[in-house]
Amino acid sequence: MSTSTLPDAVAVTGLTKRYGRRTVVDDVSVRIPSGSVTGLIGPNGAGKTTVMSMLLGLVRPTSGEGQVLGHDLARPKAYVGRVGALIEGPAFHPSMSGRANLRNLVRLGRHDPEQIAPLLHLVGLADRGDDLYGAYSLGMKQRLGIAAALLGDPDLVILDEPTNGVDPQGMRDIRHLVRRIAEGGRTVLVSSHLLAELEHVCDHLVVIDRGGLRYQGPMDELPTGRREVIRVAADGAATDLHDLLVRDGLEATARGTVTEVEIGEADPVRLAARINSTAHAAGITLTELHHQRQTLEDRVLELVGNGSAS
Ligand SMILES: Nc1ncnc2c1ncn2[C@@H]1O[C@H](COP(=O)(O)OP(=O)(O)OP(=O)(O)O)[C@@H](O)[C@H]1O
Repeated sequence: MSTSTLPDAVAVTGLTKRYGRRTVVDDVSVRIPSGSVTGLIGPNGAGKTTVMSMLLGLVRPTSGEGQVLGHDLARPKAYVGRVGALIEGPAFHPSMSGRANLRNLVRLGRHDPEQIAPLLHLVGLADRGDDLYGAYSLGMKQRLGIAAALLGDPDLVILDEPTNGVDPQGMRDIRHLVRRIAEGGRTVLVSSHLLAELEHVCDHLVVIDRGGLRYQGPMDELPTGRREVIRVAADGAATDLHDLLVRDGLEATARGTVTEVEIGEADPVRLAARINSTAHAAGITLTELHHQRQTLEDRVLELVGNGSAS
């Protein structure tokens, strides 16, 4: 979890990438606290892979500066050995087993072969390590990719859309895995186009859209833009209910058969009780009365303007 005493794992300013006249990452400044699980959220084409690739030294920034694991972003060779990554899907040999694929990477990276068994165990492939990679489900392939990213025991792990295309059970497995990877103080940067996929995994959030930064900060400080309301309905008496609540001095808006009452600064529980007793006194029986909170996903959709950039 976040430890404020350590320097940030990533601190970059003005990160920009242009391809020709097209700016795909535009003046993005981000900090990723050491030990955090940071979600990089944005719709398709927002620039997530490009940001990650620049941090990994795979794509050269057009401009921008900063540090990754205390080293200059402009000199990735100094730090990439301490960064593990799964980016744009894992690339393994389909006719070799998962274990044999990892062995290859161990040889190439001169890592300790003793890591293979514990890593297969960590990613839930202990029993399937000797099956051919080509026979793995998408979730298993992603998990093997995560095991590969962990070879060499990196301090920073960058995972680009690890849950993309994976079924709900597979997503749950990957979410648990991400949490476990972060145990013991590692920093994890994980991207997704859906916050809901990462909401319960991340403690820090970076939201980008069309190449620009929309939010960064602790998950629980994501700004609330939209109002919260109490939704009320009364079968066959929608207009009467709405008019009654307006007469009672409430800020009520009719939405089809439902009336939404602004909560504002009021206590939602007391307001709900007041609505209930007002309706009851007027002989109207409520068929729905609930406090509608904005989900984190709603908040992010507001930040990114509800749109895909691709
Ligand atoms: N090598 C390249 N040359 C030109 N344009 C590129 C290149 N790489 C990426 N882009 C463009 O940059 C934009 C951002 O792409 P990027 O892959 O970083 O987005 P993303 O948020 O990861 O999207 P997705 O969720 O679809 O993977 C896209 O419009 C993409 O077409």
